[in-house]
Amino acid sequence: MNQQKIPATVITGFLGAGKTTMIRNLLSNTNGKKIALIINEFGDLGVDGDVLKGCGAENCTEDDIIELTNGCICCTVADDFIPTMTKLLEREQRPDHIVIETSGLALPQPLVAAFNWPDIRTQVTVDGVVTVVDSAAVAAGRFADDHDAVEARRVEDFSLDHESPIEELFEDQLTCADLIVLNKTDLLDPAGLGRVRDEVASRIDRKPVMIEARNGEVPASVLLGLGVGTEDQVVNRKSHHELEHEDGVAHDHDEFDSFVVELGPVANPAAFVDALKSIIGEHDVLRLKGFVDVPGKPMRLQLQAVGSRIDHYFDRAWAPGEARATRLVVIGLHEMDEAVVRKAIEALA
Ligand SMILES: Nc1nc2c(ncn2[C@@H]2O[C@H](COP(=O)(O)OP(=O)(O)OP(=O)(O)O)[C@@H](O)[C@H]2O)c(=O)[nH]1
Repeated sequence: MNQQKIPATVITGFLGAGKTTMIRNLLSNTNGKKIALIINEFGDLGVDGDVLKGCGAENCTEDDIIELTNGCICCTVADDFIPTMTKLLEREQRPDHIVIETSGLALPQPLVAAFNWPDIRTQVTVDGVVTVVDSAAVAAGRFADDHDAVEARRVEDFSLDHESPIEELFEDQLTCADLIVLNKTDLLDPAGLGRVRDEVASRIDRKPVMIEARNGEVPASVLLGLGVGTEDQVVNRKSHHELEHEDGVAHDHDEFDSFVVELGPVANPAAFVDALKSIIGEHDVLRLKGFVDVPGKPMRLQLQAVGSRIDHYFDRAWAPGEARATRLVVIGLHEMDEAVVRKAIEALA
C-alpha cells in the first residue's frame, strides 16, 4: 500500500493570540479539503472546542474535532496525542489535512518531535508550524522582560533559573515557527505594526515568513500546504527549556494556574464586564473566557478576555435541554491568588 503522508499543520501562539479565531475562519474556506482538528487548551473548560464545533463546517464535522483535555499537549504527548493520532489514522475515511491547535501555554517542540515516532512518521508529516502573535500585546510590552519584576522574584526564589515565563514561552513558540501570523492588526497603526515586526524578528535567529492578519483571516492556500516537513528540523529549534535541561528534566506548567468559576445568572452583562475588567487588571489575570447565562435571553453570551481587553457577544441559542450556566475559566501566573480572584468574580452575580 503506497499511501501519501497526510500533512498536519500545528497552530500555536500565546494565550488569546487568535488561534481559535483563525481556525474558525479556515474551516469556512478549506477549498474542499476534509480537515481533522485536534484541539488542546489549558484549563478545564472546553471553550475552544465548543466554539469550533458550533461553526458547522461541512468539511470538518463534530466527529472530526477531537479535544485533548488531560493537560497541556506538550506534556501529554505520549499519553494523549500519540494514541489520538493513531486512532485518527485508523479511521476508514482519512482526512486530507490535520490541524492541531495547541494550548496557549504549549511548547510546540515536543509535539513536533512526536511526528518522528515510528507509527506516526510513516503516515503523517508536519506541513508547517504556524505561530499566531497578538500584535497589540507585543506593542503593549506584554512579552518584554520586566527586569525589575524578574529580579524581585529571583530574590524571593533562588531556584528560579530562567527569565519571565511568559517571555520564554513567547520566544519558544516563535522559535518553532515556519510561518508567523501577526494578528490583531486592527488594533495598531502602521508604525506600531512595524515596531512589532522588528521586535518579533529580533527574538529569533531563523527568518520565517511573517504575514499580517486581522481576525485571523488568512486564506487556506497560505496556511495549508507549506510543505516544510518540520519534524526533520525540530532539533534546530530548541526551546529555552530544552537548552536548559538537556539532561531530560520534565517540562511542566508550574508557573501558570487555571481554575473554573461557576456563577448564577448575570442580569447586567455590561456592568459584569466592567467589573471583570477591574478584577483582571488588579490581579493580572492573563486570560479569562467562557459562557454567561443572561436571564430572559434565549442566546448564550460568550465572553473572551485577553488581559483587560474583553469581547462579549451572544454566540448561539441555549440548546433544548442544555443547562443554562455561567462558567468562566481563569488563567494566570502561579502567583495569582485563586481564592481572592474567585471570590471577587463570584460576588458579581
Ligand atoms: N481586535 C481583534 N481581536 C481579535 C483578533 N483576532 C482574535 N481576536 C479576539 O481575541 C480574543 C481571543 O481570540 P482566540 O481566537 O480565542 O484566541 P486563542 O489564541 O485561541 O486563545 P487561547 O486558546 O485561550 O490561547 C477573542 O475575543 C477574539 O475575538 C483580531 O485580529 N483583532
